[in-house]
Amino acid sequence: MASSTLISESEAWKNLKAHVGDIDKTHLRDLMSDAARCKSLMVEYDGLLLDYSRQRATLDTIGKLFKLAEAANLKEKINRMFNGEHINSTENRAVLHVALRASRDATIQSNGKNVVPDVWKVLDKIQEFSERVRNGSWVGATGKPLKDVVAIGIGGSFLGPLFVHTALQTDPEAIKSAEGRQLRFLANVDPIDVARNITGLSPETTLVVVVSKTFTTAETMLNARTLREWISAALGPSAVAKHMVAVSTNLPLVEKFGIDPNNAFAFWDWVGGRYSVCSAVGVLPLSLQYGFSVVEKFLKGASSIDQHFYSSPSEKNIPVLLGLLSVWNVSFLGHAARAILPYSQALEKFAPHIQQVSMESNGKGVSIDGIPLPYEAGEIDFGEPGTNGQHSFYQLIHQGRVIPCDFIGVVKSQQPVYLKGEVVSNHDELMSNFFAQPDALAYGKTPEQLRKENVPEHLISHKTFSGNRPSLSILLPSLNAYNIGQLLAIYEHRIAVEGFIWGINSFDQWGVELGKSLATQVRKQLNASRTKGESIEGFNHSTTTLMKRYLEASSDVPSDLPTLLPRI
Ligand SMILES: O=P(O)(O)OC[C@H]1O[C@H](O)[C@H](O)[C@@H](O)[C@@H]1O
Repeated sequence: MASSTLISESEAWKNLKAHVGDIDKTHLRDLMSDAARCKSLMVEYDGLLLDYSRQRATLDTIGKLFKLAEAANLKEKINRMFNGEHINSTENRAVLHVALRASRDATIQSNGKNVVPDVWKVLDKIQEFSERVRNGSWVGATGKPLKDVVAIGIGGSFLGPLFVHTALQTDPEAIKSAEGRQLRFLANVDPIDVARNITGLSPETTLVVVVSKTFTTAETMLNARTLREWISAALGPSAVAKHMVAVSTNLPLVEKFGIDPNNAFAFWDWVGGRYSVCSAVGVLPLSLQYGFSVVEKFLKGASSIDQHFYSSPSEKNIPVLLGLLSVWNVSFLGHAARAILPYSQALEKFAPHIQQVSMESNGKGVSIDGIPLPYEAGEIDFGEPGTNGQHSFYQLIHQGRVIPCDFIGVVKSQQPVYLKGEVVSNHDELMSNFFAQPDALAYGKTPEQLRKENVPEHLISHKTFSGNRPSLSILLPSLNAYNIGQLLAIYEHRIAVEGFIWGINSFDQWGVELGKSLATQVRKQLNASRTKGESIEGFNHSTTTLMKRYLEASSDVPSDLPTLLPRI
């Protein structure tokens, strides 16, 4: 297929469109009774099990999806990614986050150069630095060891590291290595987030890591200046060298900010922000908290999935299967949303991270060649850990709109509890729900079943569950650093597969620019109005009214920032 042709013009796409009518005649209740089908719709790899038998799909559907993958040149696109070609064409960049977790002896080329040695140079530097901080040989300005870390960053410089940190926090090995240490994340420019994050910390024992790919993000830079002020006010300006380090691709700006370039940890333009958790963006703060050896296991887990993604045939390829099923659900069955439902509290920040990876990657309206898409692409991702979500939004998923669900379960709990006299362990109780919910969605409950249970006639329609609601289940053997890396990479690649099929550029994010530039105009106006009393010009009636109200009612806000922050 020529690159400027839309995938919707392919025979494979049209065949799938026509096939929707066949699937509409089926019900998951019947599909699930076909044991051979169910057996075929399961894949295992490296301790993981994917069960996609509860998708509204037959073996014929899957075959047609593989044909779609061929029509979209999926394999070729995956190869181009791994080969370092500039597949992010609107920014003329390679997309090589897989190189961030490649083994030391691997070769991955970008612009004719093997990037793996550069990756390991930074990883070695992180290992060395984090060990010095952790063992107390790197001390703060007053000679005290730095036991607490505040990582400042937003978007891709925040969500991935927060997800991994939250997932590791209750892992026994990680707990041991984090003893006596704290890791916090300051993301929002809302000064409340500053206040929350420095409460209980002393500048004397705190290391601030400024994480920004561009080192120009307004929120991150203001937060960085705020914490620089917090450190300087307490310990003098020279303390900044000992208490602030940076992660960025823009080392000149790091230096300009006043951070010693020796204390800067680099990454590269071929790492997209939302794909950067395996670069110094995640590895530095996480190594400071848990030690490099724990974080290395996380990288190895991700690398295992990279190899699987690169070399497994489609029928056995977990990210490929997941990506194709997402395309099926979104573009053919018309399900715009996807719920990410980990039955693990440790994964509470997984859905927010995937929300950015998925929605910023695939929330596009034109093809990679700039042609408006005549079909739906992108997914609305949301989610909460089970069972909490069950007591919140599952009502809509069971009886309201159809939302394909990802159920993610863990065999061995990080924190097992089994009380004497209880029927099951606490983890079994949690997992009972993980096993039950997909069937409740698939099978539903018919009026006939309800009548047999003597449900009064006026309640029959209210208590009926239509069923036929798709889900898939991913079972992880445990939730250690390695498994967390696996899970991350599965979703990263799944999202890339979706974009490759839809024929979009999943690696740019022009849609975030307009709001940023409008905020610049507002910032200028706020400054002019506050400092020179200038009237509001150039905004519409709505914005002018709102800004006027805001300026008038907040004219007495004190400007002496440090006194507003909580006293330590
Ligand atoms: O890492 P930074 O350059 O500070 O960027 C932080 C974030 O801001 C941008 O607006 C992008 O939408 C994100 O993809 C990015 O992760």
